[in-house]
This record gives sequence, structure tokens and C-alpha cells, in this order.
Amino acid sequence: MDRKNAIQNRFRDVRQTGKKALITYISAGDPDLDTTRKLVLTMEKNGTDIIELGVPFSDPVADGPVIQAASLRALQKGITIEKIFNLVRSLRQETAIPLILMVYFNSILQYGIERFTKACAGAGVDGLIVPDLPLEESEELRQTAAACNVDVIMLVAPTTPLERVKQIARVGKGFLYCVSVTGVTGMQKELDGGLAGFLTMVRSQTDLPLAVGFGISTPAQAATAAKLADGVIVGSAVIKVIENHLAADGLVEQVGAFVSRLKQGLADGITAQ
Ligand SMILES: O=P(O)(O)OC[C@@H](O)[C@@H](O)c1c[nH]c2ccccc12
Repeated sequence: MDRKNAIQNRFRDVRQTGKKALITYISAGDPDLDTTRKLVLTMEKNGTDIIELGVPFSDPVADGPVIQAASLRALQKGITIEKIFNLVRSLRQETAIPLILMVYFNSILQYGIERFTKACAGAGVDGLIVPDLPLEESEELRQTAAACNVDVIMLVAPTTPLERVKQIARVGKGFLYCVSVTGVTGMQKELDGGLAGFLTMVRSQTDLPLAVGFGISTPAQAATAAKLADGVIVGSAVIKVIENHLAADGLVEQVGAFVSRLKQGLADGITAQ
């Protein structure tokens, strides 16, 4: 399966239709693996362009309460990395959507760096987001992943000094993840006022697509962020919909409907420009 550059190609295709990319995040195995499979397919059908699957971890230091709770639900159901690879492998029979794993470095180390990246490539994973891996310690993973065409997506934050943004942009693959607020994942009432300046600064340093994430939870916020970047990432707000429907029917449909509203928000944001 040749999936080289699947992420950048998807950004290019979305740009060619005059739109911005919607990236949605869910935790793999929350509330169970079969629902994750259905959610991936439903989110794609409703306008998600790229999907980030979280590998649940017992000590998710970059995550706020909503994603922590999702991780816990998945761990309690017995999720493992092997089951996630199997899920991706089976999803590849049904969809070509770019898939990114959000995975803490500890999980990769435990598995073995090379074994992990090869398993990603073999299953059909296109990229990795490793939130606790600083640039200085990232070389081995980046090179090992690059050898099998898996993109290691790098993160920059408003507190990242310009010189460091330059260095990160130079080695990043797929897109550059621009963290909109300093802190953990989760919903914010308002987007940071400095977002435009931050993104202009990052834009001047790289030709990689830029995607904004952290704290984007409504279609209106997605619209605002979409004006400034090539894509928008929404995690906690999607998981909140899952959480609200755990005991009710229609969980998958409700997530689909929410994703469709987000996608519409991106489109409105662009036409309002
Ligand atoms: O949950 P939010 O605030 O919408 O942020 C996106 C986010 O969920 C997803 O990209 C993500 C989940 N866990 C992470 C850890 C680090 C960086 C990014 C992430």
C-alpha cells in the first residue's frame, strides 16, 4: 500500500477545492473498538478530511479532563496498541482517509521504535503526533519513521521562540500542528487573541500546511481558526458528544451531525472572508 505523503496530499486536495481541512480526534477504543471503527467512517462521511486516533495512555500529561476520561474508558475496555493496529488494518479495507496516531513516547519506547514505525506503516497509519517528545530527542523516531514513509508531525506553540519554530518547521512532516493556547487539550470559551499574529509568524517560516488545534469546540471557533490556517483540529468537543451519548442511542449519528456542523463552520468562515 503506497501511502507516501497521504497527509500533505490531502491538504493539497482540500485546498484545490477552495476549502480548509477539518481534522478530528477521538481516542481509540472509546467507548469500544467497534464504535471507533464506525466513528471513523461516519466522521469521514460528514466532512472530516484527516483523523487523529489517540492511543490511550495511563498518564496523558498533555491532555485535559475530557480526553483523560476518554483514555480511561478505552483502557478499562482493554484497549492495546496491537488492537489499534488491527483496527487501522481493517479500516484500510474501507477508507483511504489519512490516519494519524496521537501517541505518548513511552508507548513507542515500550514497543520499540523501529518495530512501532514498521507496524504503523504495515497497518496503514500515515503520521504520528508525539506530544511529549521534544525536538532534541526526536531524531531517532523521525528518521526511523521517515524510512517507512510515516510522518512525524511536529508541534509549535505561541510560547515557542522564533528560532525554535524555524528548527521545528525544518524537520516537520505532513503539517505543522500550531497549538492555539499554551496548556492542555480541552475546550476554551474563546480563542486566544494572539492567534493571528502567532500563525503569521509560523507561516513566514514554512511551506508546510498549518493546522490549529487546542480549545476549538464550536463551528464559529472553527470558522475563525480556519481563516488563519490550512486546517483546524477538534478533539475534546467531539469526545464530549461521545460522552453525552454513552448511555443513549445514536452516539455515532450524533458525532456525525456535529462533524457536519464543524465542516459547515469552516466553509462559512471562508465565504465570510
Ligand atoms: O481537545 P482539543 O482541545 O480539541 O485539542 C485537539 C486534540 O484533542 C488532539 O489533537 C490531541 C489530543 N491529545 C493531544 C495531545 C497533544 C497534542 C494534541 C492532542
